[in-house]
Amino acid sequence: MSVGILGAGAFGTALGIVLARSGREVVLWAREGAEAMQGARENIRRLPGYGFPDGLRVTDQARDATAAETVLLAVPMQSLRELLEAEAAGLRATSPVACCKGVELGTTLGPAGVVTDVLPGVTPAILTGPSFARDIAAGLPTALTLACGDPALGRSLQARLATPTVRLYRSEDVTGAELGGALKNVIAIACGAAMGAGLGESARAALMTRGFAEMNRMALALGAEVTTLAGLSGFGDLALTCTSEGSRNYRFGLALGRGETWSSGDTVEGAPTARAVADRGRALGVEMPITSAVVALLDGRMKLGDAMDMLLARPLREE
Ligand SMILES: NC(=O)C1=CN([C@@H]2O[C@H](COP(=O)(O)OP(=O)(O)OC[C@H]3O[C@@H](n4cnc5c(N)ncnc54)[C@H](O)[C@@H]3O)[C@@H](O)[C@H]2O)C=CC1
Ligand SMILES: O=C(CO)COP(=O)(O)O
Repeated sequence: MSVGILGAGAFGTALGIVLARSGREVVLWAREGAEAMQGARENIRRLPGYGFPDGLRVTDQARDATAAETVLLAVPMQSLRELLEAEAAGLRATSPVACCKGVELGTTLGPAGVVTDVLPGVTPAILTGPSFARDIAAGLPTALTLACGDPALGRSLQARLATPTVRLYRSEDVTGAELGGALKNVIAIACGAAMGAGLGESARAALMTRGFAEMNRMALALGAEVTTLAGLSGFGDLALTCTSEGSRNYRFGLALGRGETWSSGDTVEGAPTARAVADRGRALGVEMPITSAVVALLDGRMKLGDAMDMLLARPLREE
């Protein structure tokens, strides 16, 4: 069984490691540094400390990865379209599984929407849920959602990608699964900011809960099922990302709350997604006060204390 992974960041590399360890033949395509990574048998820049099993080969040829039986797309959300356009020829005959968590700026599409926009006729799937790359690579237990609109394909992908340590639950609600993964990153920034500013754990719990309500409002407006948001891809990932400094989105929020400059080159999916989602919420008439506050913080239009005052001063209402 072969798996091709496009994108050799932390997550693509971790998935490659765990899949190769469980007997899959894995081809990991790295846009840059493939030769060095293959030589070192480690992704020193993005996932240091986790050696590659024998079954994992790094390549600088994307077509080696798109020729595999199962293809994963593991680039940041705002790079997905560029990747799909560049590799369209090889990807047209596949049913790619997108592993990115976010909403595209400009179009406000999620990963599945971008796949079908660039490759009409292709059936996309989504792999999402609570999992830090280093936990996956370390072989720690994780449970994720594999969402695909085609039930037979979803079942097949679930079998092809589950491993003894990565348990996959199936869903046909692609919209719900991808929105859960995208929106929780925005709430994680808000929670990090609150903690960074010293507002306390009770404030964080309030932001997580009201953030979850906001995630549900948006997802339901876009046709998602409420049960999906309550699952791994929504509540599960929200719980992980809003409470752990292992999360880049949460750490980014911490820096914002402390008034520090974020100089890391780490991917922070929640920042562009907050802007995209705020636009979409406005267009749909969906109230998203926490997302709007995150955008105002990012733009420097509001200080954290003012954002919290704004949230606390909203009209009193039923929960
Ligand atoms: N790191 C983690 O723990 C997890 C990450 N994810 C998701 O996986 C996605 C990727 O994140 P990471 O791997 O962590 O990011 P990363 O920042 O570690 O790496 C991103 C990689 O994508 C590559 N890349 C960017 N644009 C590209 C393009 N057009 N063509 C080819 N390669 C390109 C970069 O060279 C880099 O190697 C994100 O959407 C993230 O939310 C999901 C679950 C866990
Ligand atoms: O999505 C993740 C955990 O499920 C990773 O979170 P960060 O992108 O915030 O590091």
